[in-house]
Amino acid sequence: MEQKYLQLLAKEYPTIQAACSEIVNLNAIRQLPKGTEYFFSDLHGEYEAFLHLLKSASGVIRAKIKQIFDNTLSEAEQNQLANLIYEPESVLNCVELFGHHDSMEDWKRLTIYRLVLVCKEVSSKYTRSKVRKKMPPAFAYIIDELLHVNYDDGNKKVYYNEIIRSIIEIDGGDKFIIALCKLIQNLVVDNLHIIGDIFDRGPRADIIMNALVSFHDVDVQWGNHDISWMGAASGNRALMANVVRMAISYNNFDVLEDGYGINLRPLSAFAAEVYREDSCERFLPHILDENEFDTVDGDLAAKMHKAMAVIQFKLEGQILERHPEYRMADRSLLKEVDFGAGTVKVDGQIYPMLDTSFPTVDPAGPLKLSRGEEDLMNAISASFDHSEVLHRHIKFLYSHGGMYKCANSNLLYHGCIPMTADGNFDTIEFDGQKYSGKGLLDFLNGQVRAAYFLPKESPWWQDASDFMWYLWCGPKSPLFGKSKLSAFEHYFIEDEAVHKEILNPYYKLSQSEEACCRILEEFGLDPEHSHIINGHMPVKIKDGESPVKANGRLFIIDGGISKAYQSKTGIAGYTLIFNSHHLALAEHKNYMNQEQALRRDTPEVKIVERMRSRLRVADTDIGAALAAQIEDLKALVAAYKEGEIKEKIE
Ligand SMILES: O=P(O)(O)OC[C@H]1O[C@](O)(COP(=O)(O)O)[C@@H](O)[C@@H]1O
Ligand SMILES: [Mn+2]
Repeated sequence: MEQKYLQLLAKEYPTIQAACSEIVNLNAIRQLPKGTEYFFSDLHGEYEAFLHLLKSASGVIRAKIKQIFDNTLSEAEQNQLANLIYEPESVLNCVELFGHHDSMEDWKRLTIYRLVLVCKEVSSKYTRSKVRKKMPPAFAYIIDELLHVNYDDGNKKVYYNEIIRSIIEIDGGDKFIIALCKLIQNLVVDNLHIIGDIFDRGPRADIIMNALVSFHDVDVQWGNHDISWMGAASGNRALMANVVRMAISYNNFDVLEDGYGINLRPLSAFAAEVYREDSCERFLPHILDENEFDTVDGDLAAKMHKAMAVIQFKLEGQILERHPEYRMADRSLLKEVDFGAGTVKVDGQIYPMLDTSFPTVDPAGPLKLSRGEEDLMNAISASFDHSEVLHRHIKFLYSHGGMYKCANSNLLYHGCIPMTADGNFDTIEFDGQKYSGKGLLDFLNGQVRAAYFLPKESPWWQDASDFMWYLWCGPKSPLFGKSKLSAFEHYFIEDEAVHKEILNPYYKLSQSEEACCRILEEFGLDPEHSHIINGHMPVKIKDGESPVKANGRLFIIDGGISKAYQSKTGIAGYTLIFNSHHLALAEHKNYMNQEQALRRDTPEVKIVERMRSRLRVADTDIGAALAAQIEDLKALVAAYKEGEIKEKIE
């Protein structure tokens, strides 16, 4: 086996010389400082805020500019340079329109010079070859030259001035400026981790997904909302109803129609007809964002919302009939409604209902879809099936995602590791086999993949697809972590006590360092130097809550990028930044207008842990992989020397 492997390796490194220079190269890379990782969670469709955080590296680019130019540029000039880096195309357009044309060339020359300085700073910790690979090929040679120039060397000065002059002469220099800005953006964020919940509540998750798909290095830990979309795309109709219902409830028509091409015409026709006498006032959407392309009036939206909710409750009831093993029969609430009395029984208690109009429900068989509902779901299901963009995004979530990830001594997952009140890992049983802790998450990874990739004719597909719904809202789902999802209660019952969703014991237990250490060990990480990073629970800063828990072992970074949650948290989200020096939390402020938006670039940055010495690539997962490659190459050199493998000298 080893001989075979070495033979293969010999194809890439045909001589001792070639293998040895790669060893030198890999050793050198291991000595470089570790790249900077960025962690975000709970983006919830807020594409404007997220794209800005990504382009500005959550304030890090602005901070670098300050560091380089504080003595030479005014605050306003520093802001302008930062804005140019974030939005080069639109800033250049404004400059062309409003700038003084006779001084334009000077402005561009100066700008290129400043951008090169920023680029030098942000590329300093990478190898020349890594930086070069990130450059657009057309400009790679020139940028490389400019980055490595000593501007005090008089001999070269003329040469470099000439390069810049001719760049500007050829096409005005715009393309070059744009290339430099994008390179800076790209270099500042080495990897991106998204700890779940890209979808729902905010306007355009599809735009966020497009940005992630084209990002150079990103992984996603699935959140309950992502799973719900993945399940919908896999063909689960209850989840299709769920995502459509949630989108309508936040007035997010654009993501459905313009983003994913889900045709809502059958739904609007159905709802307008079936609920024409019903004001559906419990179903008026929250309006946080206006739709650009598809504006639907509030009354009709409420009818569509209710139509979808009723279908969802029926389809969920059907899943529960198929799966007594979920032990959620009490969640089939349509079956608990007394349609004559207008009441519903929840947890053994009878409550009056706030809305008793159910024109499509047959009290004798409340879970059965009416003929119209059946036709409607056929149409919606065809839209989900046929959406090319949706499937591109979902496949990306599969290829770049998972239930959890261990990355450089951090354990990332969205919700929780299900636990029992006495502090043990809770178990879920499948086919007589019990799973808990890491084993459970590994097993679920396979189930999630089965739901999408098994053909629908497979005898296992239905169960796998139903299980996606369990992961969305089941009491032992690591993505959900709550006793129940009380959407039904919110719509129909006034008494708030029955709305309460009880958190999995994990959330209390994980406040203690001891429990976090146990979880880290379960996942094979050294508890002394590792952290857990979660999303899912909005951290209510304004009530004095902290995102740093368990003596610094656990970070919960759902700070409310989602507008719907900013009034709860009091801020507009967190970015966790892990560079070679420290782990830091950038706390973003709410911004309501353009002027305030500028302040997004100066988040409050709190260093939460300083590294004892500067971390190098050698200290990371990639460093470990490089060390293994070095060992392999050494074995190859030995095989060459001992004549086991012959060098191929041309
Ligand atoms: O506030 P909304 O959007 O109506 O949704 C409330 C529901 O969302 C949930 O919080 C789940 O969403 P999160 O994963 O974003 O917390 C449920 O627990 C809750 O019932
Ligand atoms: Mn969540």
